[in-house]
Amino acid sequence: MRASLIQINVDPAEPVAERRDRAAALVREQAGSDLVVLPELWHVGAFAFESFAVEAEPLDGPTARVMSSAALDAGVWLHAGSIVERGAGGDLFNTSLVFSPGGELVRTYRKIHRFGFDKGEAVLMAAGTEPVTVALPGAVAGLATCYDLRFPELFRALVDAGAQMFVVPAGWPERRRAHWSLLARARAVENQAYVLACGTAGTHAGVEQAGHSVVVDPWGDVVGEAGAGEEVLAVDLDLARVARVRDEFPALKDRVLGVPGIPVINGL
Ligand SMILES: NC(=O)CCC(=O)C(=O)O
Repeated sequence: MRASLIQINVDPAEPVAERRDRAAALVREQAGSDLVVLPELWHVGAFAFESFAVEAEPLDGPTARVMSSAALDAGVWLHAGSIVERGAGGDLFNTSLVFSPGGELVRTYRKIHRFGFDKGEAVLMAAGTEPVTVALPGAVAGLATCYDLRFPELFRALVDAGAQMFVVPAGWPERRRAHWSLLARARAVENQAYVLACGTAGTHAGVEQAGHSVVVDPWGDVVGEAGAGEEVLAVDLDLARVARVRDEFPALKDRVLGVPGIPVINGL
C-alpha cells in the first residue's frame, strides 16, 4: 500500500475556504497512492477554539463535498482528517471523515478523548462514544485522533475489532513533540500494527505545531518521518508484515484476560 500523509500548513492568514481548495489540490496530486491522509481540524486549526462554532458544518457540508470530489478525482481512499461537525442536536464534534475512491463517505469517527482538561476542545465539543474501524484494501484500519494517542485502551479495543493499522490525524504542538514520536512508536509496538500519524505544520492561535508526521511499522521501526514544514510524506507499507510480526513474536496472543484488577476489553 502506498500511503501519502499531507502535513498541511495551518496559517490563520489563509482563509479557510482557500485552505480547503488547496488541500483538495494536494489530494488530487496524490493520484497513484492507495491511501491519502490529512490532519486533525486542518481547515480551522486544532487550537483555534474561537473559530470552532463559526466553521462547524454538517457531514454533507463544504469540507465533505470538496474532499469527496478530491477522492473521486484522485481515485484514492481518503482519510480527510477531521472537521468541526455540528451534530443534529447542535452539539459540536471533532469528526474524522473517510472517503472511498468513488467519493463516498464510508466512515466517520467522533474523537473520544477531547483535549484541554477544563478548556478548549474539552468544553466546546461533545465526546464521541464509539471506536471505529474501516476495511481498506489489504488491511483494516482503526481510527483515532490526536489526544486519543495517549489512551492505549482505545487502540487495544481497535485491535480486538481487527485493526492492523491505525490512522491518527493530529494537531500536535511542538512543545510536546517528544511525546508524539514516543506514543506513535509505543502504539505500533504494543499492538504490532502500522501507525500513520499525520500532523499539521505552522503556528495558529499562538501554538506552534510539531509537524513531524510519522509512519511506524508493526515492529516499531520508523518507515518515514516528515520535517517541521508543509510536506507530503509518501511511504510504501508492506501490509503482510503485520501478520509476520504477530506470528514471529506472538505477544498479542500472550494477553492474559480475566485477571482481577485488569479490565477486560471485550472488543466493540
Ligand atoms: N488536539 C489535540 O488533541 C492535542 C493533544 C495534545 O496536545 C497532547 O496530547 O499533548
